[in-house]
Amino acid sequence: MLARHNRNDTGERMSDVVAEVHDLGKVHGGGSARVVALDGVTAAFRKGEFTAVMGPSGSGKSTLLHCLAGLDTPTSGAVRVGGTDLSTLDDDRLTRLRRERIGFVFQSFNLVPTLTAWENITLPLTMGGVRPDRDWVEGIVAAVGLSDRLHHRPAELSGGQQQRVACARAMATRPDIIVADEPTGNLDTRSGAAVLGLLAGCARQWNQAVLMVTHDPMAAAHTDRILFLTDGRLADEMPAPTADRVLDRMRDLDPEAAHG
Ligand SMILES: Nc1ncnc2c1ncn2[C@@H]1O[C@H](COP(=O)(O)OP(=O)(O)OP(=O)(O)O)[C@@H](O)[C@H]1O
Repeated sequence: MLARHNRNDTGERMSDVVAEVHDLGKVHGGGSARVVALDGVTAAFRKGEFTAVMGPSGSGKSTLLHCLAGLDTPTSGAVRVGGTDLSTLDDDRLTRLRRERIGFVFQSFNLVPTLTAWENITLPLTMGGVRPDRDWVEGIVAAVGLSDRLHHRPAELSGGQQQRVACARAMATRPDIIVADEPTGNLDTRSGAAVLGLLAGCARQWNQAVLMVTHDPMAAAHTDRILFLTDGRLADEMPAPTADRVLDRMRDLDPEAAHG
């Protein structure tokens, strides 16, 4: 475990850090197909903080999120979640850590089509052999506004409702960190705003760390800070973002896209 009240080089309180990457590198492929996706990224993610990761296409955003969440293996550097270095875990322990400590929300919802909304939400618990804490799960269901949809299967739900089921599933185990890869990418503005409100609530009400990859300056404006990646490196960090400032920064980082 990270020591309570220990302070790192910059003096911040390490006790609030729930996940961190240190000098992270990731190379995909080899020979002429070799791609450096991440090149020395260091960042910490704290309780109660909603962080966006932005940057041009191919800058390494999804790779960062996947390495942090133990879905991909770094080539160099370290990933720690709850103080545990992921490289020290065998497959079983890594699977358990992912299930218990990390919640996932993907652009394409990734719900099990044959299960009802309730069964999808409680799946991380039932797979871990844990009986759902009914009060907690019902509280989540009420927060995401799905109480009257619990017996529906994903095909009987709108995209926005499916993503809210996915958010509730991500929250079911009370994870330390929720990672979301373009969670509003397939949603209309209204449904997207509802999902962003839920993710912000995870940070502000439930004190979880939330990390979201997005291309959308409006979505990023819901967060507490933005990490900007270019060419696999951390190019900038913006606290308390607004959509206008994000747009300006993105134009600076990716002038081609701005003119394209
Ligand atoms: N499995 C893989 N095999 C080979 N190259 C990969 C693989 N995954 C990602 N890459 C490459 O690594 C680089 C970073 O990809 P990544 O998906 O992390 O970027 P991104 O910033 O999330 O992009 P986008 O905004 O387009 O989703 C890209 O050049 C990509 O083509």
